[in-house]
This record gives sequence, C-alpha cells and structure tokens, in this order.
Amino acid sequence: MTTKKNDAREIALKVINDIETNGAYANIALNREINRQLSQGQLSDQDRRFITELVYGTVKAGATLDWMLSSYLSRPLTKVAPVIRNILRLGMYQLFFLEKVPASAACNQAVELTKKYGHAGTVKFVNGVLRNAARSPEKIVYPDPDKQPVQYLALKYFHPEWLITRWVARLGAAACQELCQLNNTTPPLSIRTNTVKTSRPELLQRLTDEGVTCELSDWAPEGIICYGHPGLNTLASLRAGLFQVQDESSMVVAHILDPQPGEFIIDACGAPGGKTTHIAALMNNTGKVLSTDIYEHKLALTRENASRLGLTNIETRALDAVNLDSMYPLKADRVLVDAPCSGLGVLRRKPDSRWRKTEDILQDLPRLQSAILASAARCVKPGGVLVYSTCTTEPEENQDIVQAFLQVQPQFSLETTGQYLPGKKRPATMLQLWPHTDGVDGFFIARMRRQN
Ligand SMILES: C[S@@+](CC[C@H](N)C(=O)[O-])C[C@H]1O[C@@H](n2cnc3c(N)ncnc32)[C@H](O)[C@@H]1O
Repeated sequence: MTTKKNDAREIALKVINDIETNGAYANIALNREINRQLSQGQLSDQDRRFITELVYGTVKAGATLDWMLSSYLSRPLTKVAPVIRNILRLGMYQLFFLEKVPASAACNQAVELTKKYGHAGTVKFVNGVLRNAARSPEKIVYPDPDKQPVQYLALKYFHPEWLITRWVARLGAAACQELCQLNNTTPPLSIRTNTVKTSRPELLQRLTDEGVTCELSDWAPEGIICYGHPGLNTLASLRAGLFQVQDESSMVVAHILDPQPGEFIIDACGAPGGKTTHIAALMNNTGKVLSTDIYEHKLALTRENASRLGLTNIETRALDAVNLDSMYPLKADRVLVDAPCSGLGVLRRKPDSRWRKTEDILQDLPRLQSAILASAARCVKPGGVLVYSTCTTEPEENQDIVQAFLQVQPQFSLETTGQYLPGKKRPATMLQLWPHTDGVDGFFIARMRRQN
C-alpha cells in the first residue's frame, strides 16, 4: 500500500513540528517516523524519499524560507502559530526549491493541512500567502553578492551568517560558495573493508552481488564508496562483519597513526569505535587498543562494532580523558586524540546541525581539546607517536591547539602527516581536508613524535 502524496506531506509536517517544538534531531525524528510507517506497511520507497526531501530541505533552508516568507507577510512570522508556520515553510520549500512539484499542488496541499491543524482564519491566511508567493516570486530579492557577500551566501546557500563571515574571511567568497554548495549535498555512503575477515576486491564483488553500486576509494586502501544500495541493514555482508561504515577522511586517521602489530595503543575519545576498530584491524587483531570515552553508553556501541567485526584486541573503559595521564603515564606506544569538536567539517551529514551551533562553541571547546591533548600526551612512551584529529575546519580547534601544545611540550615535534597518507600523498605537517576541494568530510590531522 502506498501513502497518498498529502499523507507524505503530513508525515513530514509531524517530523518538522517534532524538531521545532521538542528540539528533536532531524535524522532521529525522521527515522523514528519512517520506521513507524514502515512497521504499518504504509510507505513506498518513493514516499520515503519525498518525506526525507521535504524534512531535510525545509530544515536546512529554514532561515531562508522564513526570510522569503517575510516578503509576503504583514506581521512577523514569530506571531504565527508553530504548526501553521511549519505548513508555510513546507509550502515555500516546495514552491521555490522542488521543481517537480507543481505550484498548485504545493498550495492546495498546504491548505488541506491547514484545514486539519488550523481554523477558517488560518486557512485563508495560508492560502493567501502561498498563492501570492507563487504569483509574485519577484518580491524575493536576494542581497547583492558583491556588496553583501556574507548575507547573500548565507541566504542563498542556507548557512548561518557567523559561519559564512569566518569562511569568507579565510577562503574568499567563491570558495566559500563551493563549500556551502557541497554542504547541501547528500554524501555517498562510504565503508571500510574489515581486512581481518576479507579483502577489498572480495568485498567489492560481494557487495556487487548484493545489489550495491560501488567503487574503490582513492583515499584509503580499505575504502569503498557506495552510490546506490538496497537498505544498508538488509546487507548480509554488514551482519557478517565484512565492513564498517566510515567516511574516507576518518579512515585516513588510523593510517597516519600507523599502528604496528603487538603494540599498546590508546584511542582517547574512541566511541563509537570507527577509528578504534580500524586501528585494531591494522594491528591484525594483535596487541591491545584501549578505547576510552566519557560515555559508557557510547562505548557499548564500540563493543558491538568490535564484536561484529570479530576484533578481540579492543578493551573499552569509561573515563574523562582529561585524567588519562594519571592512569597510563608513559604506557602507550601510540595515542590518538580524536577530540570532541564543533563538527563544522561534517555539516552535509546532518541537515539541522548548522542551526544548532553558535560561535560560542569555538571559545568553549578549545579548553577541553587542549586539556585532553595535554593529558593524552603524558601517556605516550618516549619515541612514541601522538595524533590529534578533529572533524572541523576551524583553526581555534585545530592548528592553534597543536601549536599551543608544542610550545609547552618541547619533547614533542611535528612529523610530516602527508607521508602516511595511504592514497593521496601531500607534504603537510598539519593536514586540513575540506569537503569542497577534497570531496571528503572536513578533517584536521596532526602527527607528533615524543623524543624522550
Ligand atoms: C569525534 S567523537 C569520536 C569518534 C570516534 N573516534 C570514532 O572514530 O568513532 C569524540 C568523542 O569524544 C567523547 N568525549 C567528549 N568529551 C570527552 C572527555 N572529556 N573524555 C573522553 N571522551 C570524551 C565523546 O563522547 C565522543 O564520543
């Protein structure tokens, strides 16, 4: 049985209300509702895609939709009831950003939803606003890109102004536009071959047989990019532990750490275990990887992943990494600090994350990142290796942290990170990957060695 198109819009509205009213995360709220519909056997693939497009699009474009709506309203949008506001946003998104939806359908269906969730007055209001927008799109005038590049890029490409201000200052307007455009795309699924159980060519063949369209990654020797696949959870190769879902830039980190069989390695911020399991596999299931995290419930995911992948050289421990040095002083051959960060390099993965962050995090997080790095460094044996990584693009969390650390810890020195890059070699001592130029998640990686 398939859902009628307007039922799909109603499901999208429900999810958007949940996100706005209850602060639900977009991906979690959407998956919950889709699974509920699927369990009742009421959702076709086409509907699932349409609902996802409506929810993610409306959430991503939220500030722009509100600004567009203001051209057709005589009172502030904040004075409109939340559910009606969301009906208007959904309608505007379809009118202006979904070419395949006829304007009449976008308006009529919004009116139908308002009949259900509003009253006679709001029905007239929604009808008037959306039909006016459909008739007179020229009322929407974007800021001049030359005179107001920040405002223009923020509205046109759905990003907060504070972030655009930073990126325009660092990258210039043209590169900032490319980055924002990339952040609005959906990344393909990338996976890491579990080399303890299979090889990449074998897995590629197995996935092809399972109906996955895939190709080899240029970035990591275990990486495979999947462009089309039946539901991930339906793949027997996943259940058999033949691969782990992981972005390509995240795979690069374990190679730069370069773990060796038999070593003792600490992954200080390890959950849910993407890099821990990679390190363990590179050690060919020998030695020990101690994967610590402040949250025990996240470490349970690390253990689940390790067990599915058949890795027995991983131990987990819940602790605050700021205190790591009191437990493992000078004990580890290598330590990875994949620090908690703002996640500004992975905005394309979560449509609402750009609106949940404020510039304040760039003042708060560096204190924690520095404290974890300093403590983790004291666990490295003389001659051992320390790697610091984040999935962000901002210097306060990246280069500044490493430089400040090196100033007070002269026994550590930077090594050329690029020489450990398995695929694309580059000379950088502090590697910053960018989505728009590298085609992978934005990541920062620095490799250091302790002399004595
Ligand atoms: C970027 S994520 C790690 C991702 C992980 N390395 C992977 O590849 O799957 C950062 C982790 O740091 C953890 N964390 C945050 N504050 C911490 C602290 N003070 N001590 C230890 N872990 C912390 C978070 O719970 C989160 O799991």
